[in-house]
Amino acid sequence: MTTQSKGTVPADGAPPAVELRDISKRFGAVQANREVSLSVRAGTVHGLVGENGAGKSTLMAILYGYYQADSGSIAIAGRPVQIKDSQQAIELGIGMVHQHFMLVDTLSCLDNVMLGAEPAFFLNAAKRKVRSQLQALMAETGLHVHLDALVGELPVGELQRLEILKALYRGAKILILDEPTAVLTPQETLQLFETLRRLRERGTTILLITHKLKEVMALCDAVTVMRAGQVVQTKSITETSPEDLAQAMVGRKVHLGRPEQAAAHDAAAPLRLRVQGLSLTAGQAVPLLQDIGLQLRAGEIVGVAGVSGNGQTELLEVLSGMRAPEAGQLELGGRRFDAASGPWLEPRSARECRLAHVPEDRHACGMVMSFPAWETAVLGYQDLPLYRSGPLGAAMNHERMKSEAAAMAERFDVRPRDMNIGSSKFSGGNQQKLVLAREIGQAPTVLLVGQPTRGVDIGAIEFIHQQLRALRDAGCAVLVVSSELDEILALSDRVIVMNGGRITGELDIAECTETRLGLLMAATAKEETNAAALQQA
Ligand SMILES: Nc1ncnc2c1ncn2[C@@H]1O[C@H](COP(=O)(O)OP(=O)(O)OP(=O)(O)O)[C@@H](O)[C@H]1O
Repeated sequence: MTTQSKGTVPADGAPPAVELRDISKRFGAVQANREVSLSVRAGTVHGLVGENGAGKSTLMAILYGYYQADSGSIAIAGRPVQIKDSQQAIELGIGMVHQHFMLVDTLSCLDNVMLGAEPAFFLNAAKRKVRSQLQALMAETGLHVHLDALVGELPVGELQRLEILKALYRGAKILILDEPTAVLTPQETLQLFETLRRLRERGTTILLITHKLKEVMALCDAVTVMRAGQVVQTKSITETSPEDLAQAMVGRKVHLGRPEQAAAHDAAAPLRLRVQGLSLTAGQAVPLLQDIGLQLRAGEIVGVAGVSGNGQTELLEVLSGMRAPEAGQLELGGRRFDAASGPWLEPRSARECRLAHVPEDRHACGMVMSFPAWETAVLGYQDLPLYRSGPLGAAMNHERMKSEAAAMAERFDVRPRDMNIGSSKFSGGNQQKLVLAREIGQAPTVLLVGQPTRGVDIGAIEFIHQQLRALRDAGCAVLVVSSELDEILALSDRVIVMNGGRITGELDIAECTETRLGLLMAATAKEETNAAALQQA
């Protein structure tokens, strides 16, 4: 297969499963897609990569009938079609699994599949029929879900399997997945890949939007790179490499590893944050946090490694004042908080202590989607003198807020720059840059960051890592929680590992290898065995 300048892969006789030709789409001043052509062979996995805001989601939303293209044409299996809405897309055998699931929490998995697809979904006979069809589909594809469980009680990996199952049940032969691994643990990711390979074997065509180039190399047959709304290249996977893709996406070489010049570690640097005996049970049978002790010093980045769901989220919540523990003491910014004897830290007092927090879930906790971007850019900091005006600072200074937001957008390359646009209209990566810009902006002495680069493109990952290092070099203590081991290794000066709500190990970066971290991440009852293995690793 040869390199294509446009988005076409040579035909092998059969018509392509999907053929998009010269698709253009504009939102106001933003040209989201510009004469995009893309051809996807049936029964293959086709990757779609590109910087945040490159136009990938828009293109797939057009294929799924969610948006109408301003111009251009679509053919499915060689037949020209008009896709006016997602119902029509489903009828054409197109299914889409969004980044944010479209499920009803209070219904069972079975009811969620039937909702909207089966007119008689409330009848027992219909339920029996659908259940047996789903069971057959699960056996065939390996997509196991608990059909009677309530959606609200299931982990994200299972919800994603349910979404795929739902699409297949409705007859999807073409499956669009928008950043499916962004919310998955490494184990769930492996499981998903197994499933996708099985689906490809049974002839399903898969379109995969992702920022993770390793995943593209592991799974895809071909990959298209988009930049600024246009297709830059489409190549067979055997003709490309992560470096080639990175360069095509960003238009320059990208360095993602650890800088060769590591920061000098100063064990005597001032202490910025100390916690001891931190425990959180919150009525659960198994404690969420158990006797956590941790210190953060000025000028260091401490990485928290671990399989998601082992207390990292709760640790950030407790340290940022979003949640009070049942036991523990915290020293921060010259103040002391004791869970047993007084009120715990609150987000407002955390900011007074110059602790900033970039939450893991930016949609739920980092921004208000219905607010314009300039409001998101000051959220939580609106009471700073900087943002007040009038006698005793009684009024909010909107002009100042807008000009600061514009400066943040410029500094963090948030695209588009127009901060009057609604926060929800920005692509995921640009939303993340905006939240980071806000939190870093007030020169914190402690920064807590959850999943700093989730959903962020590689150019922006490089930029965000540089920003976090610069903050560290300016004397800030940074705590980074990330489910990406590569990220932990690239950023941290010291790594702590969490498992089952406890800290199971701590390593200086010089002692860190993936094997050692992996052993500590698995360390529970077998700690002694693991400790012995660790000596040899
Ligand atoms: N409904 C909308 N209204 C206005 N602008 C929009 C809308 N949807 C997308 N955009 C803009 O169109 C451009 C392309 O966005 P799109 O979400 O397609 O990018 P993407 O490549 O999927 O990005 P990411 O990787 O961050 O998800 C961006 O500049 C975005 O802000």
